[in-house]
Amino acid sequence: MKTLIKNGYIVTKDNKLNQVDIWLEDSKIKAIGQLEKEGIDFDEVIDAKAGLITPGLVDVHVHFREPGFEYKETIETGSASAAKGGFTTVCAMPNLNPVPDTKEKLKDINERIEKDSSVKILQYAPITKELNSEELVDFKALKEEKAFAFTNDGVGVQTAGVMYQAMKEAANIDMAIVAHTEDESLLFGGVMHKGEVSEKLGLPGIMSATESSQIARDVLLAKETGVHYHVCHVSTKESVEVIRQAKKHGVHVTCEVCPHHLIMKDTDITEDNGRFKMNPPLRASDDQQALIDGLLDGTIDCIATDHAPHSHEEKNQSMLHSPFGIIGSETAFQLMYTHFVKTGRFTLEQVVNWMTKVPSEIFGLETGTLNIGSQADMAIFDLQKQVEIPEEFVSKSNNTPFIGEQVIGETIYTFVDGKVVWHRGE
Ligand SMILES: NC(=O)N[C@@H](CC(=O)O)C(=O)O
Ligand SMILES: [Zn+2]
Ligand SMILES: [Zn+2]
Repeated sequence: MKTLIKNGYIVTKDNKLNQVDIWLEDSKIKAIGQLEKEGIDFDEVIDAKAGLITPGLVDVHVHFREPGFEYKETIETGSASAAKGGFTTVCAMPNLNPVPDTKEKLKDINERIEKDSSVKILQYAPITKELNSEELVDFKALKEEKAFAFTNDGVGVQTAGVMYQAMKEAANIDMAIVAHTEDESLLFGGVMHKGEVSEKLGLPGIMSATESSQIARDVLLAKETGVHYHVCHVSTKESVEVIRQAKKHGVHVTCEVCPHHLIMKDTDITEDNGRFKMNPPLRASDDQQALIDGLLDGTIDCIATDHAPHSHEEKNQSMLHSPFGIIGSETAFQLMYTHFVKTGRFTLEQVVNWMTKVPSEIFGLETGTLNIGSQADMAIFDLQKQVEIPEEFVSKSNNTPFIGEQVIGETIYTFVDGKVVWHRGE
């Protein structure tokens, strides 16, 4: 089957927009250029409507809740939500029930993925059994069952000794340790960033050191073990500085930042409502600036959503009782485009790279670029039309503080292996 995508634009290395057509054949990209006028006989022609064609977005941090919490999300709805956002490869966290801490349990998830997913899902395995910082999993066995990397996301690894052993095991088999960094002994029941706003709302605060002190511990252990250590959802200026220094000292450390931490800060929390509650919390404006600077100077490698669906009942209550987490797959690109590209703070090329090429490179994935001969994983975005973030999502959940915001950058098409997995209704 020969498909022509005509009338699209790609962003070049020097941030220019180039009009191109793309020829897809047998799930791969066959050619990129001025193809429409060549008189080739295509089976199908798709009009990109002068939209931006990017490599399929890559998200190394999502929660799809299956098995165990299917009322929040499933592999089917989570992958459809990712497809709507332009994502073609997503890496799913293991805070599930049961936790995929054995080969059998991981195999069960991989079979569900095979059956139900519309995008490529790479499943993480946990670092410890039941995510409880005690007994390590069998790293080799889980690697054999296609674990993407090892992480206890949702909780930090609480003891240095366990983290050290885990890093040694992972380094031995050339796999990454991906860390949600949170020292629970420094949590003191906090539900939002500790500062003036938490005081005003009378809510217990989470200090920045709860996150950054564990990163400091871990980069030293990563140096000791030589492991690839990736930090999830970096949120504080101290974390950025620790990672910057670690990189200078040759530690193999990479990290991600979430759109919500780049866009919002604790002063945007106008009331005690669970929709503003996520882990790590929205921080102060100097933290936000440090995250932006960190991306620009390469300390922060990539953007990931931490798509964390929860039900309306769970989120529609005080921050004291609501679970942590907001969804992100369907809004990530348009929020980044609207807040940073339209305002001239990041170039389009930077944002696209941080959501495609860089996450692929740091984890050695063969995705994230539009190359002739590579699998046709792509997205097309409408950069002209302004839309309002709706209350209804393709995701089962709608827990995001961005509902009602006007954004630009709607997904027109998403392709996985040359097949349309999302198409905007006209
Ligand atoms: N980010 C969150 O606030 N919540 C995540 C867990 C996590 O990413 O730490 C979840 O699983 O709901
Ligand atoms: Zn986390
Ligand atoms: Zn997470």
